[in-house]
Amino acid sequence: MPDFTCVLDKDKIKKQISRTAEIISTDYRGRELVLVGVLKGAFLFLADLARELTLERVKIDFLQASSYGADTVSSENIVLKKDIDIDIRGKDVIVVEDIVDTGLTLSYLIAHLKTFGPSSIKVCAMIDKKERRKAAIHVDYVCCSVEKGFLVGYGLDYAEDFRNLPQIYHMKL
Ligand SMILES: O=P(O)(O)OC[C@H]1O[C@H](OP(=O)(O)OP(=O)(O)O)[C@H](O)[C@@H]1O
Ligand code: HPA
Ligand SMILES: [Mg+2]
Repeated sequence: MPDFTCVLDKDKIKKQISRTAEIISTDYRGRELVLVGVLKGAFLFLADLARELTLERVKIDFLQASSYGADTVSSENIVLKKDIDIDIRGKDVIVVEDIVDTGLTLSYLIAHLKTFGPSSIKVCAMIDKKERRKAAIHVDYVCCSVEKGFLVGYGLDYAEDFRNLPQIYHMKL
């Protein structure tokens, strides 16, 4: 078992998600919102965030993008493995990510989603980690900022393991 140190416990995760959901609910009050989750990492975060929103009309879709594989550094080659199903033309979209690290995944995905003609695209991330940022990405809604390190748990994997952990850990490499 690798060496893990907890950086975000269950209470902190819950509290930060509630706070973020409240802000999003205020910002999108009276509007129809499409949440686009980025698989696989965002599956738990999107599920928890969506349930805290107090908006009447929320649509949910997913796409899947991969660039890390079994490594702890980005291959910088973003592969789109699944595209969205919902027509987002003229819609307000929030892309939901587990983590923004280099920013390369989001930079690719935002350019891709813009080709469908949404009326707005914003970004919501469970974790904003700027240490390795390579693409200038503005994260509109950040639940938690973590300075550095490779993280696992709450959707985040190392070689597909540890996504199911209910808390977020720093993994010693
Ligand atoms: O900002 P970046 O450096 O691009 O990193 C962020 C992306 O990397 C991870 O995906 P990954 O490629 O590991 O796929 P996964 O979600 O299936 O684990 C993570 O879930 C984000 O989508
Ligand atoms: O710190 C991380 N952990 C897991 N997956 C990731 N993808 C980008 N950064 C990370
Ligand atoms: Mg991964």
